[in-house]
Amino acid sequence: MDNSAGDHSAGTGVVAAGIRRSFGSVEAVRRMDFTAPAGEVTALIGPNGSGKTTLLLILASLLAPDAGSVRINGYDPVANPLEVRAGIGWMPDTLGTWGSLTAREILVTVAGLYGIERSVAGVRAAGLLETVHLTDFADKPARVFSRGQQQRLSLARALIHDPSVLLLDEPASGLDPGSRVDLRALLRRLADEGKTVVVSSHVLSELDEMVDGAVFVARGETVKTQSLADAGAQERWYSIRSLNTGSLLRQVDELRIPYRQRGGADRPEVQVRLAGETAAAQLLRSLVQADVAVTAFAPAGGALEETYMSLDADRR
Ligand SMILES: Nc1ncnc2c1ncn2[C@@H]1O[C@H](COP(=O)(O)OP(=O)(O)OP(=O)(O)O)[C@@H](O)[C@H]1O
Repeated sequence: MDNSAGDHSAGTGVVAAGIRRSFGSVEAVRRMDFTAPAGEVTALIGPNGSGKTTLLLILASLLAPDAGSVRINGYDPVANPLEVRAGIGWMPDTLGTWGSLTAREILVTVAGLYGIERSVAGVRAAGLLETVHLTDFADKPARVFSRGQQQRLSLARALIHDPSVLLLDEPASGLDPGSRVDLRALLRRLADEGKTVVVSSHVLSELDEMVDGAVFVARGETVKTQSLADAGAQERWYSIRSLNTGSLLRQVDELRIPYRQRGGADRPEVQVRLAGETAAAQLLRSLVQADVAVTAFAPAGGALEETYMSLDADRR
């Protein structure tokens, strides 16, 4: 098979294997494998300096790997950078832009670089400014934009040529809560339309509600790949509150379920370690049957956070 021949319409997503990249003596990416299927939102998660931005730059064809193979909708970014760039929307963690141009001018100019006709570009720019709630700022120069407004303009810029693959580096950073909710909904919609969405972030609780799968990296290596369906089934802490903590503790003890106590005297909380959602449902049923007055029962943290912390614990 000729791997250099790709097809944007097929939308086969992103596949990277055995990626390595050093900067002098710094091995930014030592061994990373990464897959993001079309029609899904895939998170790239890892601590500061773990190599996320370096990997995203490689996927975006902006940096060549020292070793390994990358396919974006079937195209190799090193051999076919033009085809790859035509199909990719790239949102860097900070927007480098022309401060004296207005938001609308920036979008129309970038559209021109992608060969989009001016009249079409104007319509697309207006639509995207509306999508990211910047219509009121459309004709203001980018240099007066706040960090969050810049992020939203950067997102609109990444979408101007209707790419089939979106690579977003920390897109929620600097966004206010309302804009974060909008971003989540937008990325979900784009994935549902069949696009491949890759998002790196530190805000794990937000990713939980948005992503279909996650790739965890640390020290330049892929350490785990997880689908959100797996995440729900994993062993994790659940937090329980009751009108009578004493009877809750007696019941948990009787069932021989490992637990720990959290919260202060005024808001006591019992956390139990459970094998997954089925075990959680069973425990809740037995507590109610035993007349324990349960007022709250939920996972103690997000599924991705749980995985992240367990990987972090393994490292120590
Ligand atoms: N151009 C460069 N020259 C030298 N070292 C670099 C360069 N780019 C990245 N690095 C180093 O490579 C490592 C990985 O950096 P990278 O920016 O990919 O991490 P990251 O996971 O995106 O981090 P963060 O979460 O802080 O954004 C870091 O140790 C960084 O200092």
